[in-house]
Amino acid sequence: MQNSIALVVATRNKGKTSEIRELLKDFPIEIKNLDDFGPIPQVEEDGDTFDENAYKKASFTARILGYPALADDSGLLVDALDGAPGVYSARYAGENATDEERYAKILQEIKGKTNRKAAFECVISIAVPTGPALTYEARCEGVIAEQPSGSNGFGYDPIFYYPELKKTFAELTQEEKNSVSHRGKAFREVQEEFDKILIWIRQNMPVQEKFICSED
Ligand SMILES: O=c1[nH]c(=O)c2ncn([C@@H]3O[C@H](COP(=O)(O)OP(=O)(O)OP(=O)(O)O)[C@@H](O)[C@H]3O)c2[nH]1
Ligand SMILES: [Mg+2]
Repeated sequence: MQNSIALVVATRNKGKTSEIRELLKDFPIEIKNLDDFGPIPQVEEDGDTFDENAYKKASFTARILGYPALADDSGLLVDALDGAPGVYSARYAGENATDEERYAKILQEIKGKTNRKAAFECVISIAVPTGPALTYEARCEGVIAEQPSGSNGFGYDPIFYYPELKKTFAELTQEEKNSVSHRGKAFREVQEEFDKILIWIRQNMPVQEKFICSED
């Protein structure tokens, strides 16, 4: 039997975790969540870009846990709000606000505007404990709906209308969303390069024993 690599998915967002697990399900790796470990400090996401924050989350987690780690930093960019909420998407209506409060704020702010174009962006960083990382990014364009609709997904999905499927992201199944979303597109690139990524991880990991699990 071949040995497989363990990879920690460094996110505390349950909606993302579920999508990422689905997107990685056919990969020959053992996926670990942050919950598989004891409490670890939270990274401050104070970067100005998705790239910076994705790298911070992945490299911090890899360094603390000693495993290769994958992080996703993503967000919604609304044209009429000059690209807001962008990197502040998770805390746009305050640290403890609910998803409903966040998207209600957007709907309120763009009330009456004719340009309702928006996009989701996603940057994936795969890092090893010594610091180097690989980056993948993608974008998905849509428009902000007049009112929320649908109960699937997470975050701003109920107000993100995807014209090609004539539905909001929250009206799509997880499989449908992954087939067109920013996250799905970025993971498709990961998938295409997967053999190279595995070689890169093996070459860059300092202690081989810790992250290689034997399959039986
Ligand atoms: O409707 C949505 N559908 C999506 O597909 C999506 N992807 C990202 N987002 C929003 O952007 C924030 C990311 O911020 P973020 O990357 O810092 O993640 P997070 O703080 O939620 O978790 P973590 O991964 O940092 O632990 C999230 O909280 C959401 O508000 C999405 N909203
Ligand atoms: Mg975050």
